[in-house]
Amino acid sequence: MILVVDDDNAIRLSLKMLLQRAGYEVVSVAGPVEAMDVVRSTAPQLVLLDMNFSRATSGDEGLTLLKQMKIFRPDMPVILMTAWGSIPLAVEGIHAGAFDFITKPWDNRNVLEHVKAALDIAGHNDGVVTKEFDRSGIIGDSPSLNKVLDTIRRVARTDASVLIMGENGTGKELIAEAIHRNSLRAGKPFVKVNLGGISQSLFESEMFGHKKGAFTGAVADRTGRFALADGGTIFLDEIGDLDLGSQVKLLRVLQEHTFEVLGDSRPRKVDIRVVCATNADLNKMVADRTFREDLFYRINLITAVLPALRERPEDIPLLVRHFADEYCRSCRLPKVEITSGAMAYLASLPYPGNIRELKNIVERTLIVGGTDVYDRRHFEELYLQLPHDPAVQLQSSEKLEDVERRTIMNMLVKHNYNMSRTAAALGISRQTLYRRMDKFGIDYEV
Ligand SMILES: Nc1ncnc2c1ncn2[C@@H]1O[C@H](COP(=O)(O)OP(=O)(O)OP(=O)(O)O)[C@@H](O)[C@H]1O
Repeated sequence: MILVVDDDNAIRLSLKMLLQRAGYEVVSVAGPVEAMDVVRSTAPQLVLLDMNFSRATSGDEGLTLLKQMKIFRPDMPVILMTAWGSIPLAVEGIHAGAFDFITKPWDNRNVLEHVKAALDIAGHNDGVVTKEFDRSGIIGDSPSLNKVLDTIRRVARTDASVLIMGENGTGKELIAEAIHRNSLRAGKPFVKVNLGGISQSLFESEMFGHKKGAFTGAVADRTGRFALADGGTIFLDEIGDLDLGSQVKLLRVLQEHTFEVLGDSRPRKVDIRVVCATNADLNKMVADRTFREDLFYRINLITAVLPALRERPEDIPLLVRHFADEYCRSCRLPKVEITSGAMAYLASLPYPGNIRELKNIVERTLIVGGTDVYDRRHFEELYLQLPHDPAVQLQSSEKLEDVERRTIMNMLVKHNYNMSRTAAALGISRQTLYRRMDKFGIDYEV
């Protein structure tokens, strides 16, 4: 089947007729979204792709679409259709993996020759080598999660930039790590930068580094994040929080693969793969002009959208089991049982904080519970005591440790600092209790 992508209705129709008369099966679509749907679901033998969609005359959109197609179907030939005067764009397309290009208006015989040549050559390439994909630590088997994993499995070994979208706590960082782990850069650094935590004034020194004396307060040389990530992957979390000034600076590095350390004007080369994450609606931000369109295209060759936990309740029991087992392992406790009633209850909660919130609930309940079998009542008692403001839920690590420390203290006081009885009441071994007390700096005796 041949796929024709053009936003001009008349062109779609005449190409379709031409190709059908020549005996080919043809599907035609008007835009990038529909085109990718067809490419992902049915693997066309060939694509005829218009490069000049009316919305973005620069050709960026057509080029992006071409690159996306090549990632999903590296062996599928794509013939570009360009208007006269946009030959440089076609050349860029060839560099990005297009088979060939034809210029509009075309000569019918010429089009058919191109099509035949592309199909003949592609016929000699059979399939793609599928590599094993390491998804370790990513729990869940819902169709929506599997779709994300399928996407990143395909893109991991390329250098394509990936934008991971999703609410807080849905596992964006985990996915970014999996992309790196499964890439050819796996042995090189994975550097995470939380752009939400970097002020506009510190952006350059943080990302590019500085020389001693470059500005007041620069008391020593500092290596920037780009240099640290050289050869590997840089993960830019909360990319939607980046102000417009810093966006320009980031774009320059991504386009030119060079940057300058503050206080040293020599440009330095850098080889990085970029993975970004956001919980903001970047499409809307582009429309509102608070996020640069050119940067958006740079970071977003491939988008992976992580579903909220409430949209994949079938993953909840698997996650609960995983977090409970992980907790028991870390405390060297035997595995605990979680009843089906408890699972049903946990599957019914709203989870504004997504997987991070679920993990929190499971761990807290096990810390406080100190039993072998957990049913609905255990989780319900604890859940009802929790503050249900998602902002509070997200501060997981400190809060969890606070609860743990307080629980241990309470039990020690209650059992008069008798270690055996306190450990038994907490459902942990004496050694674990000692370790926890050391960790929290709690004295053995008072
Ligand atoms: N599919 C999963 N399987 C197991 N654990 C998961 C899964 N998804 C997320 N987690 C766990 O949930 C917590 C939150 O995940 P992560 O930090 O990746 O989310 P995030 O979307 O990057 O959050 P934020 O937007 O707040 O930065 C982590 O402890 C992570 O290990």
